[in-house]
Amino acid sequence: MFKPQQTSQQFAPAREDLAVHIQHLNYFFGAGDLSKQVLFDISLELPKGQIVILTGPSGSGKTTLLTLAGALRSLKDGSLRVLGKELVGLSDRALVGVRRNIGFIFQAHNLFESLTASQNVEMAVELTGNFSSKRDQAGAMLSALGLADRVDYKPQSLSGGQKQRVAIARALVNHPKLILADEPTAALDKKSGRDVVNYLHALSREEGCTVLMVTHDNRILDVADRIINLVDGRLESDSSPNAFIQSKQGDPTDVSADMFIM
Ligand SMILES: Nc1ncnc2c1ncn2[C@@H]1O[C@H](COP(=O)(O)OP(=O)(O)OP(=O)(O)O)[C@@H](O)[C@H]1O
Repeated sequence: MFKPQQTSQQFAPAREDLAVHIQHLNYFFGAGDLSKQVLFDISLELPKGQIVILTGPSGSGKTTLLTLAGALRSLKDGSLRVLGKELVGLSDRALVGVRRNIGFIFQAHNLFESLTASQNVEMAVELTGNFSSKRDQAGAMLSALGLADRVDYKPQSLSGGQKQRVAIARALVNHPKLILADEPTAALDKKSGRDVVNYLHALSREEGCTVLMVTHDNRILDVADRIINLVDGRLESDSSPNAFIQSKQGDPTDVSADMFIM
């Protein structure tokens, strides 16, 4: 039985240029005899302003890695610095504080059904204390995502793709320095999906925002600066979109290769 332990390993010092800095990270679900390791010795540097796509087969650990970077789980083994803060060993309360600086775009959009699109986004603005400008900020973000004429609609009157875009507006309205996205375009048609990634691209270029995104959507690979491939909980490759696609096309045994032909 493997026992996760607090490590005395020395890690590289904090770096200003990195939004996320992961060193020798291991992660286990469960405890004791039922403990199952799902991430193995992950080391990864995400510089500020980069868009990084995380891909890999089902069950390879992508969502787990994303939730760890999002301070949504506590962890003990290795080093994981997010926006300058070491998450390993942090209390639950301190993890909540880190989360406030991160924009989450996850598949379950969790909108409040009794509130309009604008009010759902305004709730996020309220967390920053900007009450007087919340309606304007929400309206501007919804407009940027093509929902100017839907600001006063409730979720039940919106399509699945429109609801997803409201959730994205809520994640982005406070201009977070780090955005974590799990299949953000899965529920969107081609144009809406492209609008969303173009917007993320503009945010990263104009505001230096870092984006870590899990996706299987081959239509948006071109937006990435890097593609990281996770297999069985291990980093298998870290390459440019073109190099990644070529490596997949060159491997006739890789069933995922077809997905990545653009
Ligand atoms: N809460 C949990 N408890 C126990 N095991 C879990 C839990 N969540 C995920 N796992 C296991 O951890 C492994 C990694 O899961 P994860 O969801 O991170 O993979 P993934 O690459 O995101 O998969 P997918 O592409 O299907 O979403 C899988 O074997 C999964 O069964």
